[in-house]
Amino acid sequence: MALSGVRVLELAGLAPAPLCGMILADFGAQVVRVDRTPRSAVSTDVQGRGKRSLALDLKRPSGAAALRRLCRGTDVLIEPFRHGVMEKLGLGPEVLLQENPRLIYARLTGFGQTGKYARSAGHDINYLALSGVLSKLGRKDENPYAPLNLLADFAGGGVTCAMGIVTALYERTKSGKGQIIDASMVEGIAYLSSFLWKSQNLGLWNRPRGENLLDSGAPFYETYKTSDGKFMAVGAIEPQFYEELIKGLGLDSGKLPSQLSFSDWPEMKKKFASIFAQKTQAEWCSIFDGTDACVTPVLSFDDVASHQHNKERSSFIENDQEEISPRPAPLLSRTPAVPSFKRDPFIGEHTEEILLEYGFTKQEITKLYSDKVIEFSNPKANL
Ligand SMILES: C[C@H](CCC[C@@H](C)[C@H]1CC[C@H]2[C@@H]3[C@H](O)C[C@@H]4C[C@H](O)CC[C@]4(C)[C@H]3C[C@H](O)[C@]12C)C(=O)SCCNC(=O)CCNC(=O)[C@H](O)C(C)(C)COP(=O)(O)OP(=O)(O)OC[C@H]1O[C@@H](n2cnc3c(N)ncnc32)[C@H](O)[C@@H]1OP(=O)(O)O
Repeated sequence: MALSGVRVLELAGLAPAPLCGMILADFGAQVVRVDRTPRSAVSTDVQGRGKRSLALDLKRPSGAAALRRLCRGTDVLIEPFRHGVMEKLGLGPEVLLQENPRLIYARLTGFGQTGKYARSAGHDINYLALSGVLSKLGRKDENPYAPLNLLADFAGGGVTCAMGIVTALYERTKSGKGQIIDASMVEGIAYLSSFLWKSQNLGLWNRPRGENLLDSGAPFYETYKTSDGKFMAVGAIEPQFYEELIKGLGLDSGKLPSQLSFSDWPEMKKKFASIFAQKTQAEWCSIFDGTDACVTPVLSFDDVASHQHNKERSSFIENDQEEISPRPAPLLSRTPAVPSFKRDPFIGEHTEEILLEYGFTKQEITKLYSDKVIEFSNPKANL
């Protein structure tokens, strides 16, 4: 796999850092999740695929010293705390990079390492708000609306940080040097929205929220309810595709206002909605599948893996526990990701084997254990 041989330490965090670690593990890196001890409960990390768990108390000097030692033998550290936490533990980048100049120290936070909010708590919706992007999301006359925690946590956070890590790993092949990655989710999501900034001059966003081309203003870029309570997604932007949409709906374009007549959009939406409401989702699929009308079913999580297209590409996978989840993307032709099919690790499940691998002796491990700095988990006890 593309990242085989790359050693990663991921300090356990909430949603974004676990995704970042899972992406690296899916593409072959050896990812160790450093969990807290004493173990409060089961792990809340549902993105532990392909990782192993080491339970280590970083608040104890010998625990922090153990992490320093682990960092001397690793390529990447993913750190998900707000600014100042690692410094307080004596584990800031100056210390760790001095001990291992090849280390890539990835700091994945909401607000970044500097600036007014650097030490403030926050979550996806706050980062999205500060990036400016949240102001663009939502329907007409409604409050801005965050699409789950997909944008800041995962796109602007986990994925962007993974890109930073892979870029730094590549650069290190030339310089031999590591570096610090300051991955702010506010900036990650702002960067992802470059298209919105750059397309302002095209007049795409001149109207209030929810009245523009791609923000649910246009009748041809919308979702519509079907007679069985499901939905169809319509994305017929280009005139030739719009024409196919009109045909599939049984309308005559000669008798309709022009596609880009903004003032007619609300009425056209009502017309399309009443037509879509007359057939089931399956009936609309049989009309639109195989056309260029850009009309697709809105699939539920129950239906998505068995949809013919997704099945043909094996886009979803099932692990040993019969849990279905998306296959890693993108597909690399020679060295594709090979996701683990095993269950996620229990906290502390691999503590001993990891420490041995990183050069700790049995005696050192016993001492850390008796001092309650590390913890082991017996998988059978968790079943
Ligand atoms: C919208 C999302 C958030 C979604 C989260 C949900 C997925 C989950 C939230 C609640 C979960 C549920 C809940 O737990 C109850 C159930 C539990 C059950 O087990 C499972 C089911 C549950 C229903 C469970 C289900 C789900 O998991 C939940 C629903 C986001 O936006 S996530 C993005 C958040 N932002 C960031 O990551 C940006 C950077 N980080 C931060 O800004 C802060 O970390 C944050 C997130 C604000 C949290 O602040 P906090 O004060 O808590 O932490 P920090 O200031 O960063 O400091 C960390 C402290 O911990 C110490 N520490 C760390 N590691 C260790 C260690 N190994 N040993 C010892 N100590 C450690 C560290 O030293 C810091 O200590 P101090 O505070 O003393 O300095």
